[in-house]
Amino acid sequence: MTTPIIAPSILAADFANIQREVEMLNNSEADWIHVDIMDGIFVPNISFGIPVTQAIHEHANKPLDVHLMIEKPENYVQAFKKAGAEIITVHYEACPHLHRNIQQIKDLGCKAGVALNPHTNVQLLEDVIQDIDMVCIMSVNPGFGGQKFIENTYKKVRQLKEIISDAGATTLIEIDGGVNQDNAKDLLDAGADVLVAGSFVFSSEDPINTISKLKTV
Ligand SMILES: O=C(CO)[C@H](O)[C@H](O)COP(=O)(O)O
Ligand SMILES: [Co+2]
Repeated sequence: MTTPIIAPSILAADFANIQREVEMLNNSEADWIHVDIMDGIFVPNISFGIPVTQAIHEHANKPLDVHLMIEKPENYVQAFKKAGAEIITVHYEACPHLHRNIQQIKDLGCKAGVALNPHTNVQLLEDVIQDIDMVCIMSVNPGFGGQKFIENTYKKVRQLKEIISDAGATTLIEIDGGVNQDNAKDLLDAGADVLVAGSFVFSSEDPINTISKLKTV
């Protein structure tokens, strides 16, 4: 087990003080900042979009890991790259032409991720696993922060780890939703590389310390 990449989700931050929240993450052991984009169509909630991502980027000294929970992501990836995204993740369920979407993201010079809803089998990524930098396994149904972790995630992580190693690929496994101190170690033992944590970090009394604890769990 190697040291995990920790990506706090800004969705759970205080939006009225976004600069202060980003500066807090700059001063923490967070590796990336996870930016959740929701369109109200692919998921039943709207978060924020390109100008807010740009504002986060202007204050951040860490890579932005942009999670697009939107339909037709191909229409927006260029704008998110321009707004500062380094990693762009699209949903398998939103992409009938997934291979093309992945190439588009990579051609822009970004790392490409694919997210899977809780009901989507990891085997569906076998034919693109060599092409992607990261798989984001959703451990809640996308659309809201603060939901309960789905236990079936561990099985998916183990299955995906095997697919990645059989392919000789270096794809990272990210876990997104309901991550906390109680499930982090088991997720890393199962093969996860990146932990996204929103409410667990931002609703804690000392977010910097909470991030450090996740980093060394
Ligand atoms: O993509 C997401 C929701 O769709 C968020 O990244 C995720 O929910 C993280 O928040 P929390 O740690 O509060 O569950
Ligand atoms: Co997310």
